[in-house]
Amino acid sequence: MGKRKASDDSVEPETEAGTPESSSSDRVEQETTAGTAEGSSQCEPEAELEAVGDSDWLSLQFSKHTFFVHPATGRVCDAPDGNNIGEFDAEAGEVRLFAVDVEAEGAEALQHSEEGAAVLKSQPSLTEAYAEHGLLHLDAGEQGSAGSLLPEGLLRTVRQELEVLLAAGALSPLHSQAASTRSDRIAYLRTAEVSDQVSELMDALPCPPGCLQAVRALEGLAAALDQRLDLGLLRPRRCMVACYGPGGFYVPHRDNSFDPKSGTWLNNRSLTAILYLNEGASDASGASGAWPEERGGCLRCFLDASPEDKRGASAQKVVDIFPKGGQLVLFDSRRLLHEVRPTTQQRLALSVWFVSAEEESGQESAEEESATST
Ligand SMILES: O=C(O)CCC(=O)C(=O)O
Ligand SMILES: [Fe+2]
Repeated sequence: MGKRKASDDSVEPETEAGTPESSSSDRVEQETTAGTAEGSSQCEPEAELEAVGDSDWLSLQFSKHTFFVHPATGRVCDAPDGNNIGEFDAEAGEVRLFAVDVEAEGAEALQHSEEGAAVLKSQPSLTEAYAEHGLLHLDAGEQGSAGSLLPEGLLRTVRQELEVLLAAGALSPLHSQAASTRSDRIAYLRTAEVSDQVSELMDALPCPPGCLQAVRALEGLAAALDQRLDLGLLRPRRCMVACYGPGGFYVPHRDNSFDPKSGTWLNNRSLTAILYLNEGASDASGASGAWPEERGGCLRCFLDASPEDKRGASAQKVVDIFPKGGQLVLFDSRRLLHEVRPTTQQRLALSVWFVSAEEESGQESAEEESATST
């Protein structure tokens, strides 16, 4: 009851047709090239299988990774007789790797920061808003808000780093959702050391220094929130940068949700933090008007929508947050239904998902279960 499922699929999106898109597969193949960090395709059949000595194990070379397959039992391990990391479907001739919740795996304690604590201290209403509605929004450049959390010039640096990644073709549309669900291009950036083999599969890119500094600032704010509300947050090993081109959108979804069928959460995400990086961010403290509303592209938040509502019709209030550079949004990954409205211009953001690894209590799980049954 309430056991979390290890899954790299992160959201509970709904397709345009209103059918929840499957994100609940226990087994996914995680592609290993930069372009497909969150892919869920199968191992290419032409990957080379080779006998390992005179044992019953075959080694499988796939991209830069080596797996060990035991055809008689269907086991796929990180070494002959090692840890199970997948299964071999002899009939289909496919190797399927077990999904890993890469944000939760190896997550560490959050680091506190004076800046994060000062921001929440100076604006207690932010903590109250999060506790009440699961949404905290720090406007860009205002006294005691995002401006005091992010050192001057940092937004410009982060945006430049992202533009370099974009120009290098490092962002890819090959996340695990369909094009009818979301149309951004993304890359994952490693924000902590990754040592074990399964994590290696997530293939996040090295995090440029400005992005890392911004992530640390978000961590400091998350830590301050955690201290006040006891959210049990951990710091994940990666962040995501995303670029929505003109026409880009992401349909209403939650970043985590309870799957009544399996009795598990889809992932370990607990708190979503997004920093917008759009042009104008570093203009004289990110003055208003840097993202005119006619551009579209807002983050639409459906406050207090009922857990089974996947469209937002039951929302008590709808809040649109325009992605002016330097805006910071933190929300409850399990609770807040949100969408990215179609944008007319390129829209850049950096996101971090803070995980919490604790098991749910039976009570909470039961409530979620009944609430999300469809
Ligand atoms: O960029 C945004 O405003 C939100 C994106 C989002 O919802 C997501 O990546 O899950
Ligand atoms: Fe989201």
